[in-house]
Amino acid sequence: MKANMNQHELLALAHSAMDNAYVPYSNFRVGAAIETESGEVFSGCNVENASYPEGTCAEAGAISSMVRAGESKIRHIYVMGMGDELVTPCGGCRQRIREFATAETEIHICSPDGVRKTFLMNDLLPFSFGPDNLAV
Ligand SMILES: O=c1ccn([C@H]2C[C@H](O)[C@@H](CO)O2)c(=O)[nH]1
Ligand SMILES: [Zn+2]
Repeated sequence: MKANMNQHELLALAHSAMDNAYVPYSNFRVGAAIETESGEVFSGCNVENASYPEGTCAEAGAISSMVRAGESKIRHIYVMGMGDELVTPCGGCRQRIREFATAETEIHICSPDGVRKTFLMNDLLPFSFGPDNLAV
């Protein structure tokens, strides 16, 4: 995927991912865009399923695309929802992001108008369990 986008372009990417979300059951569209430490960019959308628990979140799709490209350090992740409420990542996605986060990773919660609030990983998942805990 293209590298070195500015914030405006990253927001547009999250928006276009959100537009392609497959959400026949919730009708709740989410898009995510990741910029890695090396400047590569990836995106994902939520993909629901007739067997409801098999649906996947936008963040999971973007992370899968990032890992497929051989990248593993998230610098910024933009998560965009459509409504008035802030769409902060679900508990499962906080842990998914944590796997590829550093102390500097910024999680930007967005509406189609832009960034509404920015968190650090430790704000969303304090006292987290991560790869270092398995390094014995
Ligand atoms: O951060 C979030 C929160 C929810 N969803 C999706 C899951 C489901 O398809 C829909 C409603 O929960 O939104 C995401 O993709 N990311
Ligand atoms: Zn999630």
